[in-house]
Amino acid sequence: MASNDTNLTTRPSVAVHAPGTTVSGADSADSSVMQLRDVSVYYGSYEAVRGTTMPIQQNQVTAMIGPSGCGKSTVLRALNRMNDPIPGARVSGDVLFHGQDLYAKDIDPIQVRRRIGMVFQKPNPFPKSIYDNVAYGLRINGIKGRLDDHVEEALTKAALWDEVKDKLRKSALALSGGQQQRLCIARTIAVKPEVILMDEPCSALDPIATAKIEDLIFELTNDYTIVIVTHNMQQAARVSHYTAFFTAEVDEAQERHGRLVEFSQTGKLFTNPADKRTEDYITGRFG
Ligand SMILES: Nc1ncnc2c1ncn2[C@@H]1O[C@H](COP(=O)(O)OP(=O)(O)OP(=O)(O)O)[C@@H](O)[C@H]1O
Repeated sequence: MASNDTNLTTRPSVAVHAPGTTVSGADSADSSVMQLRDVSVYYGSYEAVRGTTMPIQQNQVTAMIGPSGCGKSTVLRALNRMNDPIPGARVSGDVLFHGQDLYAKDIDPIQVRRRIGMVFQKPNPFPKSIYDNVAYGLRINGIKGRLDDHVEEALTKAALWDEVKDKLRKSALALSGGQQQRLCIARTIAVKPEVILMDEPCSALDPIATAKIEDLIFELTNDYTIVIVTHNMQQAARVSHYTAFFTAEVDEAQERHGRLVEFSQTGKLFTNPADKRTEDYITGRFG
């Protein structure tokens, strides 16, 4: 794998001010860490998502909502090149991170995924100790300094330290589902990403564990930018600052394509949506 010399390996210390987005309802005072510009994602010849343009604002939570199959996960995975290993998967348009095209030839996808981490639907800890789960990414990324301190810091930020500090050498698989998900968040945080992508992180959890993760998501925005896919509109309303509503349009050939309908501040999208399709969806008339 070719390494790269881009600023993907250094964490900028200041907010990047990008030009305003063309998406209706977005803020004019834009402070985005990422920008999608006319992004389409294909699986072979099938265009799963068409022409998505939206910003991802720094230190904010952006939720992606919409009916099943509208392309939320596809867009989420395009943000850190997680679709790359899928045969035939292809992205057109620009996915910009601090203004840099993540799909440019000289960009190392491994570095992209380090700076833009991912937490999955089902907690997926390694069959290793709690400590080794968190230390894993640090070791393979050659992160220097005291490993113990980094592990403690990541577990603290993931609101898990107090529950596990006396059993760090025990198997991660012995933790509850909610604890496992917070461990996966700690594992992601440990390598110091800037953006954390979450694909329905609470869908396998009970309401109490879900509430803990939602509180944590809010806390994490002190240090990170978060993009979350959720089926749960209440969850999007509770945890996010911005919401993107996607739907699936059917074309003349009866093929479905995901489309971004509306991107806006969450409060506005849920109380005063600009598009009738958004209104129908959030009021339960569709989807
Ligand atoms: N690996 C793949 N190969 C081919 N088509 C795919 C692949 N992954 C997703 N798709 C298709 O792309 C479209 C968008 O799927 P995606 O999973 O992104 O939607 P979603 O909105 O996240 O759905 P859900 O809410 O059900 O998870 C769907 O038509 C799906 O069948």
